[in-house]
Amino acid sequence: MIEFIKCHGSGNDFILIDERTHSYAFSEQERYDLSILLCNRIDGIGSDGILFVMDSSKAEARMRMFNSDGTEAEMCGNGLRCVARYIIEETGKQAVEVETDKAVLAVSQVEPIFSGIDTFAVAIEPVSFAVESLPMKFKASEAVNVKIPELSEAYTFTALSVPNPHIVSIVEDYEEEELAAIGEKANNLPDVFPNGINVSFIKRVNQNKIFVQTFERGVGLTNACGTAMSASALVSTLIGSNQLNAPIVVINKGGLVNCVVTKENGCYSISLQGNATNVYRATIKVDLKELSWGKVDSETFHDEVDTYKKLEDYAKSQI
Ligand SMILES: N[C@H](CCC[C@H](N)C(=O)O)C(=O)O
Repeated sequence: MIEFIKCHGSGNDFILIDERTHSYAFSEQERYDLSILLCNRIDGIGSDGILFVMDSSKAEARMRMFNSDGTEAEMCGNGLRCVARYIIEETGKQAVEVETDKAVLAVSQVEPIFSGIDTFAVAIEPVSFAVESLPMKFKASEAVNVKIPELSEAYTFTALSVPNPHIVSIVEDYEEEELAAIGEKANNLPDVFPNGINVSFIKRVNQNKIFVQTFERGVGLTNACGTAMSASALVSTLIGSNQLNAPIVVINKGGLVNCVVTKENGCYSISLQGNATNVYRATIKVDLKELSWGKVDSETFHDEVDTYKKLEDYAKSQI
């Protein structure tokens, strides 16, 4: 039996499995198999990824994030907000730390971003513009506002790791199919992006307000990508005219978040602030030999779902 919470950050949805309170102790192969089996939107639960909450010797808890294609990511901003909420509600602490693949990150509950929406802030860091940090094979040590001919003759991109790998482009207008095509191409270019890449388009809405859509490594087009929105907010202060140290509203297809970009001693950090909505909890039985599953029981959190819809509708009205 596996118990989980189906949750989302800005419509980027996850299956949250707490390994600490259950004796799951999944093997690496089982984590891969669970991601493929359960994230499948046709005959699985349907999700952009799985968040495994585990014990940590360095922080209150540890988060491991697997994409729907079974690959593990260094970081997941929307997912970390969901884990932050889970740990904050469990401990009663307003602020804790969560161990992720590359860093122990500060997370906390903050003022609601919208009426009735419990809101959580997570630190998105370390940030690096060194192409080797993605990794990305390029003719220079950084790729800021540059053409990547293998991808597109039309757009310029900025590459950064937060710490998962991103390229972002500020565009006037675009077709979703274009973003998907560039995303597919970029994730089939091992000579340029050996570990794959998240690809985002940024549209300027207003001062300190942008719209971001992302083709996610290991998933495809999603409603939102927290690390991508954070990376995009940062780039919008570099190449665009948005300000550091002030909330940048990032609208996405699944809602909106605030990103506050700071720079201290030459190092950037982004505070990603937004919802962490629990949609339902469920217990399923899973046969990892047969790679099959079946529902045992579930409970939907209707009030949360209804309240979030109001934020989603508001976000849509902002673009
Ligand atoms: N697809 C991403 C991981 C999930 C990131 C995204 N869901 C977020 O909220 O940051 C990657 O492979 O780097």
